[in-house]
Amino acid sequence: MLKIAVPNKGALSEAASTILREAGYAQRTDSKQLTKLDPDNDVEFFYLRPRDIALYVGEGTLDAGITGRDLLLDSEATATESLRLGFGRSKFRFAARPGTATTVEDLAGKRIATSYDGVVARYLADRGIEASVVRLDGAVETSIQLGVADVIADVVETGSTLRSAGLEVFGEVILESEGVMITRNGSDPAGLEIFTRRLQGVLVARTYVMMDYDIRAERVEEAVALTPGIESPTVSPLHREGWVAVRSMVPRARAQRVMDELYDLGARGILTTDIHACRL
Ligand SMILES: Nc1ncnc2c1ncn2[C@@H]1O[C@H](COP(=O)(O)OP(=O)(O)OP(=O)(O)O)[C@@H](O)[C@H]1O
Ligand SMILES: O=P(O)(O)OC[C@H]1O[C@H](OP(=O)(O)OP(=O)(O)O)[C@H](O)[C@@H]1O
Ligand SMILES: [Mg+2]
Repeated sequence: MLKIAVPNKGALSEAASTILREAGYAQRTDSKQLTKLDPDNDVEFFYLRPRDIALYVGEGTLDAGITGRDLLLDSEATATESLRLGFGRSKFRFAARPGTATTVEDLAGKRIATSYDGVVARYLADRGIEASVVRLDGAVETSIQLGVADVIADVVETGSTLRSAGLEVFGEVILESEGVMITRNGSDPAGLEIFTRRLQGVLVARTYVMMDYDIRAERVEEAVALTPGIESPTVSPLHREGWVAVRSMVPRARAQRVMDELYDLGARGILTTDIHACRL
């Protein structure tokens, strides 16, 4: 039985359960549930604090998990990022009141509040900057107003939390984070490959649409150049003389533009449909 860790709350929790559900796994129906058994797929899910997930996976207690890249790096657990999941994107950055600091060198001698003390300490050590790190559990933005810190290092998505605290980012982006699947270094438990392939299938299905169209045979090469697909487009004869039907996967973000260009080439009956799952 494969044992998988899933965030029980916070920014990654819902998106993690959604991708697992789309991959065909049973997920809890009540946010108070601590575990969920999926006997059909031989998997058990454990709903844990996102911060603790890398530890369980690194220790080998659980086979894999979904967490944030920033939390994985902060934990220094012996777990590896094995798949980027594309949700929960954020940047980890320094911020302060305007006028406090403009570059990372200005961090010298400052008090830096953060929930990610591992990431911050390593960042400072790599650059030989001496500063004190104040470890807080959350709501880090308020620490400056309360006089506990001069600078914060925290997760920024839209920036609205920083703005409402009157803070501005400075320096380079410390790290870019997103939800990731993690596994234990060097371990390959039975069933993990299928689990990974299912998640990859959902990611591809989310990124692509299926496009079908009819086009005159003499223009098919130009059309196929617009829709090369992943392997190769399928070209089938049509009953109508001199025409063919083409079927190909197209990146969702480009679909409307590709449809316009195909139409200009003379393609007709251009249809796009969602892909729900795939194995490439
Ligand atoms: N606003 C956000 N947008 C995107 N990702 C976020 C955001 N806030 C947090 N994250 C990401 O979510 C992960 C865990 O943070 P989250 O806030 O969910 O956990 P937590 O702080 O332990 O829980 P909670 O905030 O519920 O107490 C991290 O990987 C972080 O980068
Ligand atoms: O840039 P924004 O879109 O404003 O999002 C970033 C905020 O979201 C998270 O806070 P969360 O709600 O998880 O509270 P926490 O700090 O107590 O964890 C994070 O810690 C930031 O405070
Ligand atoms: Mg949080």
